[in-house]
Amino acid sequence: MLTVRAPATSANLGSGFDVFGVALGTPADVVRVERAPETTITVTGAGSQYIPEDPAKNTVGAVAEALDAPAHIRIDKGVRPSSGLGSSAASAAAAAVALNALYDRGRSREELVPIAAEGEALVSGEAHADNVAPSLLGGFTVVTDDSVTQVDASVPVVACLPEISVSTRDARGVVPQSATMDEVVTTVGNAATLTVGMTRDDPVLVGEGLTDDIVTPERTKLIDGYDRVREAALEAGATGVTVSGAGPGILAVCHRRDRRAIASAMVDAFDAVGVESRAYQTAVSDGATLYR
Ligand SMILES: Nc1ncnc2c1ncn2[C@@H]1O[C@H](COP(=O)(O)OP(=O)(O)OP(=O)(O)O)[C@@H](O)[C@H]1O
Ligand SMILES: N[C@@H](CCO)C(=O)O
Repeated sequence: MLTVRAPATSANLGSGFDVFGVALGTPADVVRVERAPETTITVTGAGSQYIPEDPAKNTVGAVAEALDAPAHIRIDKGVRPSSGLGSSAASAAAAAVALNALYDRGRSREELVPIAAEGEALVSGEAHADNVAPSLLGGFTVVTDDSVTQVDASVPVVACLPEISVSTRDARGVVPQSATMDEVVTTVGNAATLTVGMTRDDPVLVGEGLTDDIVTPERTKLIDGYDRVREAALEAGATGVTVSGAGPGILAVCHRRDRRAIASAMVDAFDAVGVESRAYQTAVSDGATLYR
């Protein structure tokens, strides 16, 4: 039996819609695999009651199919589904690493990115790789149609997860189909600032670079209390705040010293609008880990 821990991720980071992603230190999914004639799946842990065990409907089933690697697959969910923290991607990334090792397929982590993305195609209709790439590779990743670029980073963050769910499918439905040239120029500037910030592990540049006036304003409407939580995080010292992935998770970038105060301010702000939440005080971290 092989075990893999694959981390939650935060995609988009505001200015990098469908392109940027980071691996988070916590939470994470743990996947265990054993060779078998046919794939079977069991799911336990956070939100497991909402996750299908049918291999044709679970992201790990698509990965087993793509690697031609049937197995008994046990998923222990640390990342709740429909969270904006890359729940479906964490399982897919963990399964890709585990099954690649179990069947000696010899694929590199980079080569596993499109394979794990097959799982994302199953649940959201598109094989976008901006969550699976950081979960596999760690750090900060930039995904385009034909490349994945990774840099190590360890910027401190708080990821606050409210007890509401927003499906990626629904959140993709509100994405505008066009943008003005001014909006594009501003977004390119912010994305470049964020990228430089990641290479320098500079939370101020990363925080500034999160700003996006195209997609994020539409997505925040799906998250009760978003403006209040954002203001509370900024007042507590966050250098920038945005929607995590497709939401409803909210990501605050910060200095390490401010993490605890920001986490508690975000949870209190959600509480003030009647929404329960929990905050992960973490940082941009490593990708999936294989335990033999
Ligand atoms: N192994 C899995 N783990 C989690 N969700 C899964 C898995 N397999 C299938 N699903 C389905 O995927 C959907 C959740 O995926 P979705 O992309 O909406 O959320 P997410 O991965 O938390 O968010 P995001 O991609 O925005 O970070 C749910 O419908 C869930 O049942
Ligand atoms: N880039 C994707 C991430 C969610 O899986 C989105 O925002 O729709």
